[in-house]
Amino acid sequence: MARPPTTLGDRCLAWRNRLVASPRFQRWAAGFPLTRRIARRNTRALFDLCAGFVYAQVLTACIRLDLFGILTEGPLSVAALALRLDLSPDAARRLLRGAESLGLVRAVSDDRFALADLGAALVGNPGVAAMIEHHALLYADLADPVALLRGQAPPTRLSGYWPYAHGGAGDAQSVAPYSGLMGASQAMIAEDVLDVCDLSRVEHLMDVGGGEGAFLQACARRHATKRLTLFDLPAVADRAQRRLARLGLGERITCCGGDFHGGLPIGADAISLVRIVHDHDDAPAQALLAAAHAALAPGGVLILAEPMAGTPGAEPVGDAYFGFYLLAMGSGRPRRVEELRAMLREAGFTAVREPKTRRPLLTRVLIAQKSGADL
Ligand SMILES: CC(C)=CCC/C(C)=C/CC/C(C)=C/C=C/C(C)=C/C=C/C=C(C)/C=C/C=C(C)/C=C/C=C(C)/C=C/CC(C)(C)O
Ligand SMILES: C[S@@+](CC[C@H](N)C(=O)[O-])C[C@H]1O[C@@H](n2cnc3c(N)ncnc32)[C@H](O)[C@@H]1O
Repeated sequence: MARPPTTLGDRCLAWRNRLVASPRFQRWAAGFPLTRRIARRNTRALFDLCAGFVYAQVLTACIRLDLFGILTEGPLSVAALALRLDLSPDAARRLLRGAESLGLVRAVSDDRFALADLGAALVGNPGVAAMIEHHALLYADLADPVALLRGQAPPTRLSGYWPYAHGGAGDAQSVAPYSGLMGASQAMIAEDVLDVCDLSRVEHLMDVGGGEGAFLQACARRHATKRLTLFDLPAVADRAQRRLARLGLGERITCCGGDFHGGLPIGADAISLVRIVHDHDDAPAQALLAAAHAALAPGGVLILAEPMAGTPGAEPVGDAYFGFYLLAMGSGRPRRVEELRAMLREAGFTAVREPKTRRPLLTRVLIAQKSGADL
């Protein structure tokens, strides 16, 4: 049984919560001029929490039917859209009205629809569309969230999707889906990270867990950094090598296969870990940071970039979305900046700073320095 509240603060909080829970108070507050706005906002907020899955599925239908791609040609009538989407006119109108209510499309007349800001933003972000499709696996895994929290759920789909989450190196076939997804969604992140990292004096950058090389490709476009090395599991490094060679970057970027739990090649004066640390539980994550510290040249820098917990204005992205995503995957957790700073210090880094990224919801950046000659 719960213990009775002890402090005055606890008692006030318990009284307040009883009041807010009371249906009579809720009805009164929804009518009283001074509380009406708060009551309506809370009703809407709670409804949105209940309906999140439904909204997400309206979005999934739009993506699967390429509604936003079709509307880039300009506004279209419901009849024309119904034909293009292979839906009945009634179903097309239902989808369009749903999408309109979510800010994805807008009605330019009773019968014609155009892209709205959110739909237009999605057209320019194919990585988000890939994530929306990918969510089918996540939502299936979250069907019984309590079993998942208790560790009583059957093996999850995400644990099969990410073989390394359970110590597997993966083969060419099993790493392909996640490497493709990461490559597609890296575009949203790389430029925001590079905007806040001055690599002008870096001689050799090694991107650890570099996937198919999208981050280093963006580096190569911006900087004349002399050496670029991608380090990833052998099957992923092979994919990267072939892909980068096709893009004519085979000479610029060296791909190196290995397991970072066994240490890292030494000598780079900058190491990047982009969307890597949050994948790992505390002990292996700490060991990885120590391995990066050991591998860096004196005075070298570590760039740690990923979405972080407790980001102001984006709190649910870290703690709810990535918290439960990584739970379903079976490894790692989103961390707060202060936790990561402490881990970096523990790994031996001295100065740690956080330059502000453009869209901290998508990624934040910590830059940590290994002591030695300044870069
Ligand atoms: C003057 C005019 C024309 C207009 C004025 C109005 C105005 C200023 C409009 C602004 C329009 C605009 C610029 C909109 C931009 C919108 C953007 C950029 C939206 C971006 C959205 C990004 C989203 C939704 C990202 C979603 C990312 C997800 C779901 C990522 C999931 C990542 C996973 C699962 C990673 C897994 C890796 C692992 C395993 C955790 O390591
Ligand atoms: C979430 S992905 C991020 C990929 C890329 N940095 C990005 O942001 O698009 C994690 C990457 O770490 C790699 N990885 C996981 N465990 C690894 C290990 N033990 N050694 C080397 N790479 C590993 C994976 O193969 C994958 O490419």
